[in-house]
Amino acid sequence: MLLRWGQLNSKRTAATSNSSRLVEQTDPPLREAGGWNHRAPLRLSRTDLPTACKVANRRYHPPSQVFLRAVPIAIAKMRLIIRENKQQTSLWVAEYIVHRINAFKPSKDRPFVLGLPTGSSPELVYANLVKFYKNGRVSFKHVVTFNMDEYVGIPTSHPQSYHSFMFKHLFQHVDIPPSQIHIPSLENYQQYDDLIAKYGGIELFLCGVGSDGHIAFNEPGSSLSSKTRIKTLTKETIMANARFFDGNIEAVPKSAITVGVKTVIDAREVVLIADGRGKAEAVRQALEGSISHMWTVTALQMHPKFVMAVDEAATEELRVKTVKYFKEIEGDQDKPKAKL
Ligand SMILES: N[C@@H]1[C@@H](O)[C@H](O)[C@@H](COP(=O)(O)O)O[C@@H]1O
Repeated sequence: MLLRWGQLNSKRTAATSNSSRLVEQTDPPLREAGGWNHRAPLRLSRTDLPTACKVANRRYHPPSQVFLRAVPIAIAKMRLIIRENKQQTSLWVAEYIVHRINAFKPSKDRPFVLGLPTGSSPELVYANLVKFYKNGRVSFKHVVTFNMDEYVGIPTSHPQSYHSFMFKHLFQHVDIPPSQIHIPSLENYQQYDDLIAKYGGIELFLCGVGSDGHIAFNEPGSSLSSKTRIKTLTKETIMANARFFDGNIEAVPKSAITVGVKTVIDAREVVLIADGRGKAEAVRQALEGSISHMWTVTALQMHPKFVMAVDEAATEELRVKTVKYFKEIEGDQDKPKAKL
């Protein structure tokens, strides 16, 4: 059921009156409200529901409890941030994450839930986050993380496991309590999406992208409504990742556990970082291509809050018109804070 939130004549309208909201009924299943804030799924009481149904011209079926999910559509937008090189792009993304965490004012009861990738794309972002933590600009004490993927077939202690990567580049240098770190594994992957939901969903999902347009390990052909599961890797991905295994294709695991495309889209914000000529076609597909499961990154076009941060080289396949348009939009916001 889709409703304009503003159409609902309810006290809650005042609480969310800053923007009109698209309200989607998600009943069944009935879900726990614990930890949700006003930007997350919203619970309507039984007394609200008949009005909601009337406005939506839908028949009212009294349930025991109904939850409505509110998405702020008035602020829906896609951003393309272009910086000269990888260093500057990574700095922008790290600044943005720090800004988002601090603006959220996370606490023990209301942590900031952050989705994280591995790969060469986010390495410098993590280096900057560590620097900002050491300078006292950000704390990860009330941040809960969910990594997007992990290889199957190598132990977590393997130097190329995503587990090792995350500790080496971020976790061991910051104040995040180990209990707040989540990395998919054979043991937890079937409950992974439920666990994310228990924390109220992911506030910001940072992503990289493969040169064939895959996000996490959602290889071409993956369902755009997929959730966390085991995937067989494509030859291209195995070859691309052989560089982390001394160029030995045989040493690269052939499958991985990955969050689904839907797991990523369900985050309240997605920030994608890409650099270099090798990502230019994926960036083009993400921005100018049609939504297709053959380029899973294109699913992000449907996201109400999607930011792509790329370097100049990664824009090489985009139309001049597209680059100009986004540069103009971002150029309007000259103040450093507004740029965030
Ligand atoms: N599963 C990872 C992705 O999460 C990552 O985005 C992609 C690109 O990696 P890189 O940033 O090293 O180019 O590679 C792997 O397949």
